[in-house]
Amino acid sequence: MSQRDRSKASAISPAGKLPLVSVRDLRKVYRVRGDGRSMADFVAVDDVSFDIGRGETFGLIGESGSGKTTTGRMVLALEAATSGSVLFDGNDIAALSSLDMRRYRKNMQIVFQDSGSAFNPRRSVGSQVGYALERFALASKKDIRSLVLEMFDRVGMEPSHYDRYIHEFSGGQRQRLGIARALITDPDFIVLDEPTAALDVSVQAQILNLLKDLQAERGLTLLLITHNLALVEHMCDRAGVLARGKLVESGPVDELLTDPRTDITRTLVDAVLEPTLGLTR
Ligand SMILES: Nc1ncnc2c1ncn2[C@@H]1O[C@H](COP(=O)(O)OP(=O)(O)OP(=O)(O)O)[C@@H](O)[C@H]1O
Repeated sequence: MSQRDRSKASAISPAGKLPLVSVRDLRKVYRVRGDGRSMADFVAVDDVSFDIGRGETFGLIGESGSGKTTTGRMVLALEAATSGSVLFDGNDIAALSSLDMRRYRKNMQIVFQDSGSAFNPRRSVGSQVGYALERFALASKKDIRSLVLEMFDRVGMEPSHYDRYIHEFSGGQRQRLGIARALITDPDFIVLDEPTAALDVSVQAQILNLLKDLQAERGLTLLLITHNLALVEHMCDRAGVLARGKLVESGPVDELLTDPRTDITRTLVDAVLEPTLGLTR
């Protein structure tokens, strides 16, 4: 089996078990300005395939510009693929009716590197965490506050924080608020795009441990996008390595760490050999 075939085979679940998320030959081509004034095609994501089983955490790792975020955005239907498909629970998301797309949007969420920037600075954080309950008609107006406060409690925020504004919080608290907002619709699937990259090391560990606990409680399926293999080691069951848009290697995290098959993965492994986050597995 060639390196590419082996990578492809280990990224895909064993036959007979329906993954929650199935990415097949996903490709994104941008028209960019090339040499001189002419336009040229730039392949940002190049025929990427992987599966994420229910309750599993799949890591997508690679250097800056390797196509991680673009892949995540296509999985969330925030960006259209040039070709290939994303199946959620067996359904091609490109073929969903607008009603089913609404259900899909309720069922999948994203937590960004800087959750604070996704909050409106002029509205209370509590009302914004609860907004999706209103948008998807999941709770009556009178119940929203108490549901948000329950979620605040779960992510380690105080009731008195409800009426405050985003600039009043630290980086770690902003990530807790971002997580609260992502979880309020009780989704099955969350994309974590560098969720701790902007935090101090000790706060990183708290946020990652919170995410792990929430995953265990709720059976969440996670796609973790990061350039940091230490995070993948702590969080993920399997992972894929992206380089210049291609999935060059994938498999169980233990195997990637102990028996990397490409120089790209080896470089990522070497970068985390020194002790990092002080995390427990
Ligand atoms: N809208 C766009 N138009 C043209 N090129 C784009 C666009 N969006 C992304 N790219 C390019 O596609 C490539 C992949 O970008 P992407 O953001 O997916 O990488 P990444 O691995 O997430 O990087 P980082 O870790 O720095 O966020 C990059 O070369 C980027 O410049």
